[in-house]
Amino acid sequence: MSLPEGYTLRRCTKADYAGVTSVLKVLTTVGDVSKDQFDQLLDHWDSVRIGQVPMYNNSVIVDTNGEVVATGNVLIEKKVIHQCGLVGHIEDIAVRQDQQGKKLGLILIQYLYKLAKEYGCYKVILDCDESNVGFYEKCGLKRAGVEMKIIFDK
Ligand SMILES: CC(=O)SCCNC(=O)CCNC(=O)[C@H](O)C(C)(C)COP(=O)(O)OP(=O)(O)OC[C@H]1O[C@@H](n2cnc3c(N)ncnc32)[C@H](O)[C@@H]1OP(=O)(O)O
Repeated sequence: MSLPEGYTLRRCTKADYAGVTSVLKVLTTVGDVSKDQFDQLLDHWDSVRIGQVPMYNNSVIVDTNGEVVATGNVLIEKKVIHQCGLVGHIEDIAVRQDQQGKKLGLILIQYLYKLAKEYGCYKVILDCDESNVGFYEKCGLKRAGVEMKIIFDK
């Protein structure tokens, strides 16, 4: 599976502010994130490492006009179990509405798997809505466990 001609897949940069904050709106509420806040977040993502491994790996697919059309992250966690093993958490996957159905989501997920493998993760996990189970099964994932949550009042 390859990207459409002229599209690229790379690590997110500060220049992706408008695109990333816009594309994520297909997923959930983004809020009024300023350019300064985004830049500080990128500095944080770029600085946190487990040895040589970047903990945050927010990635983007960019179209022929340089516009962000998809975004997603694999967050690397170092655990005690599995001999202090690394686990990848896939988070915040979003494909721009008019670009859905072109396999961009699948290509992005496969790229995040590749990163996680290269960084030495023994597995990758994620939480999703029931409506997305079919998509993640197409990406090779299998149902495991139950997602639970508690939301705290501000
Ligand atoms: C961990 C998380 O972040 S969960 C949140 C996921 N994100 C969202 O829900 C945001 C809104 N949705 C989206 O951004 C997109 O629709 C995504 C990410 C779910 C899918 O991305 P797309 O680029 O549209 O999917 P893509 O074209 O790669 O589809 C790959 C395969 O999955 C199938 N598929 C896509 N979405 C779904 C779905 N919701 N249910 C079942 N199958 C699906 C496609 O038909 C395709 O199957 P095929 O290979 O047999 O043709």
